[in-house]
Amino acid sequence: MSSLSASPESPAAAAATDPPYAVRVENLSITYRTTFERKPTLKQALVRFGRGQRAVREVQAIKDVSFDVRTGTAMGIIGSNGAGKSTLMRAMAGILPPTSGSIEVWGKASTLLALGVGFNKDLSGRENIILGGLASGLSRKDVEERADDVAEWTELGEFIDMPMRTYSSGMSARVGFSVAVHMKPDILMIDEALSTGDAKFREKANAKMAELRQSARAMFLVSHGLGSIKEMCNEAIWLNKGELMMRGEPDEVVNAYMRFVKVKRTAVTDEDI
Ligand SMILES: Nc1ncnc2c1ncn2[C@@H]1O[C@H](COP(=O)(O)OP(=O)(O)OP(=O)(O)O)[C@@H](O)[C@H]1O
Repeated sequence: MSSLSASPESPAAAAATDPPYAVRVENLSITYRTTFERKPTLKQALVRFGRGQRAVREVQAIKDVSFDVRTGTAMGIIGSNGAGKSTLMRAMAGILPPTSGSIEVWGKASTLLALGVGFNKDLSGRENIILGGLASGLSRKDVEERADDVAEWTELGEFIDMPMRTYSSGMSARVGFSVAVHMKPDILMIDEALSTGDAKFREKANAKMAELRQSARAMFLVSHGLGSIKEMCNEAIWLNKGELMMRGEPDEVVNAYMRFVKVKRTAVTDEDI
């Protein structure tokens, strides 16, 4: 188990009692702090000889969210743009530290999300596969053994040895997805993988995910494709502006979210959806 904050339970205790959990998130809040140069008015610029003013913008992306995920769960995460879905995934993958609260993860999470977080675009797909494997904690020997299979699975042909900056976003997603699913993670995290690749690749990705659901301890799927959430997941959570609105059966949660979006669309503006 890896814990991203002070945790009451030690890994040894967790192993001894073999808890049925894959992930436990408690009172999690994440705030981004971005400093930027405020654009001065002409008068201010003249007074300060053109120097801008540093300003700080805080975005509370996750607000006091708690949930636990039992072993064997395929959890869909839904919500509007900016709801906090990717932030939550990054935090569970250990890429982002909690601002407050805690996350406990039993096992190894796949830290490469489908849209290629962590890729070096100047390196080829194959080189990124090797780096991705090492970053996931595999030994050099394991990575070398698996790299060719992972590369072949992408079906990118000779593109696999070209720099990734020459790839389309769908091609990058294939590499990210292939790495994520081949590194045998205990916790599989897929962010929007299904809406990227083309129809044929999507079918292959779906089959792979169904296979991995059997072996992984848990799976998380972030998608705007509500059909995929219903099809692939046995539970879902809905985030809205960083808050956990609902958790339950995918059908129920998707329907509640769709009702909410519809009401909002007529009552307020499209920006809130
Ligand atoms: N690196 C960052 N720095 C500052 N703010 C950020 C950063 N990443 C995300 N945010 C902000 O945090 C909030 C949540 O963003 P997040 O990407 O988690 O949402 P999302 O639900 O995944 O959205 P989408 O469906 O559009 O991918 C948004 O308000 C966003 O502007």
